[in-house]
Amino acid sequence: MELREKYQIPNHAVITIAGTVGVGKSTLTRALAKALHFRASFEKVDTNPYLEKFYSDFKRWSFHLQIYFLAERFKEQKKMFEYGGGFIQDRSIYEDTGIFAQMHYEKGNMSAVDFETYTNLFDAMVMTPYFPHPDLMIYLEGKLENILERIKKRGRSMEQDTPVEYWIEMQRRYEQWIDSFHACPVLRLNIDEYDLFEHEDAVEPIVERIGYMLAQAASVKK
Ligand SMILES: Nc1ncnc2c1ncn2[C@@H]1O[C@H](COP(=O)(O)OP(=O)(O)O)[C@@H](O)[C@H]1O
Ligand SMILES: Nc1ncnc2c1ncn2[C@H]1C[C@H](O)[C@@H](COP(=O)(O)O)O1
Repeated sequence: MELREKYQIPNHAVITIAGTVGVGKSTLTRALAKALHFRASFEKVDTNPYLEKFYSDFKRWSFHLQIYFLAERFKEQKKMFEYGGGFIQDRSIYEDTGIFAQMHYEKGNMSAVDFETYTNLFDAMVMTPYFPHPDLMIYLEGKLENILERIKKRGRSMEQDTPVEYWIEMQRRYEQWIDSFHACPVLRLNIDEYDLFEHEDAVEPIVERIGYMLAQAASVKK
């Protein structure tokens, strides 16, 4: 029997995957999309015209990059709901503002005026009753040393050249942010508890937990 049927995952579900850089979002997105026969919505890193520039000069490019990411993610969001769901999304729109924009503003890389402009735009686009939230967020967490190892292994040069303090601070912010995130139900997964590389069937217990959480969320809504 197909995993989607076995664990009664609605075929219109939209599941977003959150977590710090390198934690394993894209890998899990691929595995879940394959297991559930869902479409995948990925962050496009290679074609992003600001990302490398941003890593070499945060102050100069923070605002541009945030506006770019906001537009890209909003388009993806729209696409997912136009298709009628059935998507796994690699990183949520909420992390752009709750983690990245906030962090770069507080570190002085974005001016107060630019941050306000960005926040106003985000609120006008996202925090409206018309904006459909995902059915579930999977939040990936793990030990810093494992995450740093993964960033290193992936080898994007702009990330290798970034001081380790940046990743430490980001992880700390993620831990605080997720505790107060309530826009949709959250399934927390520790990356030490599954290994999709060594065991392809490691995806099944994750699908089972997704099914359980979606059913719970549906019964609360009734
Ligand atoms: N379970 C795992 N075990 C070992 N390495 C992993 C695992 N999951 C992901 N990786 C590796 O870690 C790196 C970052 O993973 P990725 O999925 O790209 O993270 P993210 O999308 O969160 O930035 C990649 O090189 C990937 O192959
Ligand atoms: N909103 C963002 N601001 C700054 N940097 C961002 C934002 N969203 C993603 N990024 C960066 C972080 C990574 O270098 C790449 C891709 O993220 P990943 O977690 O590896 O999928 O983009």
